[in-house]
Amino acid sequence: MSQIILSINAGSSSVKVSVYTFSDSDATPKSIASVSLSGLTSPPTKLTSGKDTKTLENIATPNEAFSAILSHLTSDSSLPQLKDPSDVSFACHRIVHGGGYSAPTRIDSDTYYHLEALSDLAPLHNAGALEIVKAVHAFIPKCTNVAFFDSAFHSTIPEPVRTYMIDPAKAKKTGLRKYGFHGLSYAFITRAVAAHLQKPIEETNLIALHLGSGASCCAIKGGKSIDTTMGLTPLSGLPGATRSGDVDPSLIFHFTHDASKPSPGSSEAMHVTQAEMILNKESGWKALTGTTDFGEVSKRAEKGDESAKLAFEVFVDRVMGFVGSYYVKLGGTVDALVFAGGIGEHGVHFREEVVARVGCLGFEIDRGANEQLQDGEVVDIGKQKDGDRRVLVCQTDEQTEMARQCAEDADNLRRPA
Ligand SMILES: Nc1ncnc2c1ncn2[C@@H]1O[C@H](COP(=O)(O)OP(=O)(O)O)[C@@H](O)[C@H]1O
Ligand SMILES: CC(=O)OP(=O)(O)O
Ligand SMILES: [Mg+2]
Repeated sequence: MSQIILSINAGSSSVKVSVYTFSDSDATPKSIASVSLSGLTSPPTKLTSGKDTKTLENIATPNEAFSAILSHLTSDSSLPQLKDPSDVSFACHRIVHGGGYSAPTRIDSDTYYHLEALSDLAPLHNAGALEIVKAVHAFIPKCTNVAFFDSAFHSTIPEPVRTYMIDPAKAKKTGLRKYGFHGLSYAFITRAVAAHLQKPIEETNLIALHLGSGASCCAIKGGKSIDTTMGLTPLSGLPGATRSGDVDPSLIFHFTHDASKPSPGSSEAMHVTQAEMILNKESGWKALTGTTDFGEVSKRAEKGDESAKLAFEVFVDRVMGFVGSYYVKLGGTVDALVFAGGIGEHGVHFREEVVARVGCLGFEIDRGANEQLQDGEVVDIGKQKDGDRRVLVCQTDEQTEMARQCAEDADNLRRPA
């Protein structure tokens, strides 16, 4: 019998929901609809479904966003498989911080409280997703909720790489170590690129870049993460739209003397300090240029705007540094450098600049292929079309990755622990 999966990706300012069907005889999920709701933090909110976009009033919380998306989906006459919320069998939730969890986990009341406790480590990233778990429980009480963790893919990072040089007793008690994120995207990239290269996943070595409003780099050896740039939270490593990325940890105390005080946006349920707010929400290329849109930064930089040129160059510099570092960590055996995420998939000039800077490692761009991307999940944009040191663009998709993992393990996930 055909079953329905809702894959839910709750970001800080948007909620994306994709709908899939799968059956016992065919466990490969088929995408049948995709809806996103953006502008949660800067109204008006817009609901986009296929090529249509409409403006919605009075939507400010993830709960309201999910309710609007669900009523849009159930009233869509071109979607007869989903007429009523009770048609949904599984709701997959992207949870950014999964602490020690290394696999998808059915959410029952015990796991829910555990996830809430984890949110203390990443309040800016987990709180929205948890609100949606509650909303699904209220609107679709019979469906199975499954948590997919962005940190799970990185559970293979070796101890010396994930350890911070701080008091080990304190680190262990409080869970202070590198976790890493964007793991659903890296799992998708690893599988799709290995298939493109026609190599077994276990023999595939990659330097993968997930560059969106949050950006990270991952060293993948034999299909497994051996290092990534984000750490205890998604703040470290590369800068992002509003995130500083790596800075000297003492910088914040020079920036503000109130670093440890609660930020004005803090609430009973979400404790966020001024330091976290400044480095996560008021930094990045937004701080340098005033825009969160890297496409805009890139355009302005090409026209000679000084602050945009600087932001563009800072980002290229940081990416180049990690590519070099991960090339060494992979012992120079690298099948491909992979670009993904909004900037990786659309930033033509950015890709060209990065590849030029790491040219000494043997990567070389094919300008025509880079400017006119061919259709496909994974495409070559390097001069090298076989062998190693290829340069690829991968259209990554976190919702599809959750649906794939869910369908593959549906029987186990359905069963209460
Ligand atoms: N043509 C472009 N050149 C460079 N960056 C782009 C381009 N188009 C979109 N982007 C950037 O992609 C980013 C969003 O990436 P995405 O992975 O979709 O975001 P999120 O991290 O919110 O999921 C934005 O910063 C956007 O500006
Ligand atoms: C983990 C993370 O930074 O996610 P996003 O890029 O979606 O903000
Ligand atoms: Mg993203």
